[in-house]
Amino acid sequence: MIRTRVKICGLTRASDVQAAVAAGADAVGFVLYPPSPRAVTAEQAAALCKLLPPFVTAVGLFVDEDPEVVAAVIEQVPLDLLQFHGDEGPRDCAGFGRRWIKALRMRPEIDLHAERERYADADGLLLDTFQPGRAGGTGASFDWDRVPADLAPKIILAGGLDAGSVARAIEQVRPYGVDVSGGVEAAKGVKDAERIFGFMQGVRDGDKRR
Ligand SMILES: O=C(O)c1ccccc1NCC(=O)[C@H](O)[C@H](O)COP(=O)(O)O
Repeated sequence: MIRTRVKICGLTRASDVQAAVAAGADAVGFVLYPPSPRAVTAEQAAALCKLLPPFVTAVGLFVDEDPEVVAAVIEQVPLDLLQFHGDEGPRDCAGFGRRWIKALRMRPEIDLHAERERYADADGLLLDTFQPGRAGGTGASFDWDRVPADLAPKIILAGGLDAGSVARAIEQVRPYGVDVSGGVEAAKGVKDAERIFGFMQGVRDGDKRR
């Protein structure tokens, strides 16, 4: 049976990292974008990374950040993967010698096949909801019918997922992975362990149907 991989994003607390690991998340995301209510500093992210066992991927998330800042964070935080969530071009993303994924916000006019070609060197493409003026973490979903079936194996599906919707999303899209932030929270940046475990159960239910 194919297992959909899971990233829990926007973690700010040690107890939430421990809950995500205990629930079986494959990756945890740290938002290094100060305007976000889920933002952590490099120091905080470094401390949270220390809680991760060897097979859980630490993802650092940036939005149109100054390359010198990204480089400084990489020096301080043992990130396994970089997630670029702004308008970064492929050369901006590849310039750090680390594995990286590109978030694509699902603008009405987006051409996903063209974007796949543009970001051909990405280790994954994360499809997220587009809301004008919002970089991400909207808590809203987009029309999953917009995800071309031939792209799905490289796609991490994000945007408004929660325990009640993730199984249906997996069954419909059959993505490589899913990503969630708001749908497992009690408040912005404060995850709820029960919702995390419920989300992971929803993923397992979806995998039975994909
Ligand atoms: O989570 C944020 O606050 C955020 C802010 C700015 C850029 C990106 C952000 N999050 C990136 C993620 O990968 C989220 O998990 C993704 O946008 C989905 O969020 P949600 O719809 O709340 O599940």
